[in-house]
Amino acid sequence: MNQSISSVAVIMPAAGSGQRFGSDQNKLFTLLDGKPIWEQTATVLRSHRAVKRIVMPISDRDRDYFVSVGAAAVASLGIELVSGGAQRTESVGAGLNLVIDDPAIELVAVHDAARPLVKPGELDRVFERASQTGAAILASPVTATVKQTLDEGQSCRTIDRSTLWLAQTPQVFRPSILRQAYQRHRGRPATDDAELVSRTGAEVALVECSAENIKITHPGDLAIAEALVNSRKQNSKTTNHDE
Ligand SMILES: Nc1ccn([C@@H]2O[C@H](COP(=O)(O)OP(=O)(O)OP(=O)(O)O)[C@@H](O)[C@H]2O)c(=O)n1
Ligand SMILES: C[C@](O)(CO)[C@H](O)COP(=O)(O)O
Repeated sequence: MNQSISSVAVIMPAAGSGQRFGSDQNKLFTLLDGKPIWEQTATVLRSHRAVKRIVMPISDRDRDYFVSVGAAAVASLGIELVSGGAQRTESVGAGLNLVIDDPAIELVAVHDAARPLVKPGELDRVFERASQTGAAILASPVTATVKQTLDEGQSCRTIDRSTLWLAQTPQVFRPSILRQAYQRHRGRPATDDAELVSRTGAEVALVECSAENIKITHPGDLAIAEALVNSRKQNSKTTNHDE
């Protein structure tokens, strides 16, 4: 990796409601390989030598958990807590306010707390690309045949998948670029930060990553994540699978 990148602040939004997961508490408290999902994610981030700060937006509903059950891990991982909002962009914006004036920070990365399977080598590559271009995100190519219907399934057509990518995180930006995107944001919904940056006219580079960097969204994703963790443990006995 580019050894010149030495100071990345990560905003790790964790203030979601997890409705699609269907649990009665934040899905991020669910155990994956013996640890809550949010803690698994923060552990991968903290292990990267360039990550200097981890700011975690949380909902007011979950604050009691993070200052009691989760407090030891929050402290040992050096996580800074901040109140998130009802929309993901509000949560990220709250985290951004905490790091934007830190002169030591070269890049701001936004990484879903719900993506515990990102690999160290993927962090290297997206940090490096963002340091070159100002804005870069992890993404994986669409490999399925994609149909579009405009009449509720009465008819359909195939979309050319060769131009389609699935946005993942981290999404990494020069601080000034992300600041401008959030200053200009007037509440029009956006499901990721790259979209806000694109709206300012800035270009966002795609860095291809493995489709294993899944977001825990639906209950079935947990079983997939457990299987991936187990398979990585088996493989790491013989090979370095950071890439
Ligand atoms: N208002 C919000 C919404 C989401 N997130 C975080 O952003 C990441 C991606 O969100 P996602 O998992 O897609 O959304 P949830 O709101 O958690 O789930 P759902 O859409 O199913 O309700 C998660 O780590 C989630 O906690 C957040 O910090 N604040
Ligand atoms: C940023 C993001 O991970 C892009 O995939 C985002 O959280 C996606 O949210 P979605 O509503 O599940 O697409």
